[in-house]
Amino acid sequence: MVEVKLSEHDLTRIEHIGAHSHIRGLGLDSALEPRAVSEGMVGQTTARKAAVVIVQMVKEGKIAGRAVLLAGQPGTGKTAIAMGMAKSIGLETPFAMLAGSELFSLEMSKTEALMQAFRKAIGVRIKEETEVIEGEVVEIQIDRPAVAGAASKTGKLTLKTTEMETVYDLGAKMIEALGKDKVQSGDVIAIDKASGKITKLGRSFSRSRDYDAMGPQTKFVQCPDGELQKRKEVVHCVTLHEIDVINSSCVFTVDASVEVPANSWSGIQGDNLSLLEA
Ligand SMILES: Nc1ncnc2c1ncn2[C@@H]1O[C@H](COP(=O)(O)OP(=O)(O)OP(=O)(O)O)[C@@H](O)[C@H]1O
Repeated sequence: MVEVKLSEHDLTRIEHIGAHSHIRGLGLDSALEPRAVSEGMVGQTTARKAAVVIVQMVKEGKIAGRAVLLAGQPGTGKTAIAMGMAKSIGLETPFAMLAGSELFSLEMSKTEALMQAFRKAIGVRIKEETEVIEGEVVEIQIDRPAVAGAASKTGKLTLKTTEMETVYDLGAKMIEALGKDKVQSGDVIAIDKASGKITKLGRSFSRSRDYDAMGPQTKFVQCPDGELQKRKEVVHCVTLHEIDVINSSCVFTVDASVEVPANSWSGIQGDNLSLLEA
């Protein structure tokens, strides 16, 4: 039997899929006029036209701290339009849904539930400078354990840029992460040195003729140049609620040996922090 554990983060995602998964925006043309059918939206042109006025005000920072009330009969598309607005502001815009009935059935005070919903709907961008290893995968070699069933696997990962090529030793966790992300030779990847997180940047242009057919999502990128290791600015988008969850499930200790750039995550926390699992 396979046991699947879902974190709170996964559950939020599942909430987003479902009744409104077809909504990808407000379905407007370049002159901000609503198209009859676009981005999952059908009809409701007057309401969508009104919604885009709010979206423009949000983008110009003219409606900060205010709220908009959409009124209408049940099932007429208020939530759909709100989601369309969130998507057209930016794909990373957090969107939180809360039904009135849910509020009464929750095992927490209504004030807390409302506060949580608001904090789920407020996102912050955290800029962080991290050390990454970025290159095109030349080869992934995984050693078979000598004894059948032995748990720990080892292997080697060869990465290259246009100027250099290096072989890295792989531990069991990295092998698992590479397998999970289906990383294969020809992929251009970035590995965060601190967390070991792998990001697939795309497939190298030099390997564009490997297959006759590609999926529509296949993105081609140039093989990186220069050093394999570089400092990069990465931007994480998290909601205030996610920060609350991290703060409540972890113990932070001050560690003088950890050097963290001023504009990093710890900038928000105010100190140089290292994270210990509770
Ligand atoms: N203009 C539209 N185009 C495409 N789908 C829509 C549109 N309007 C509503 N829908 C879909 O119809 C369903 C019902 O709409 P929605 O839940 O947004 O209504 P609502 O007004 O928020 O309802 P309630 O008042 O009960 O919360 C959803 O699946 C929504 O995605």
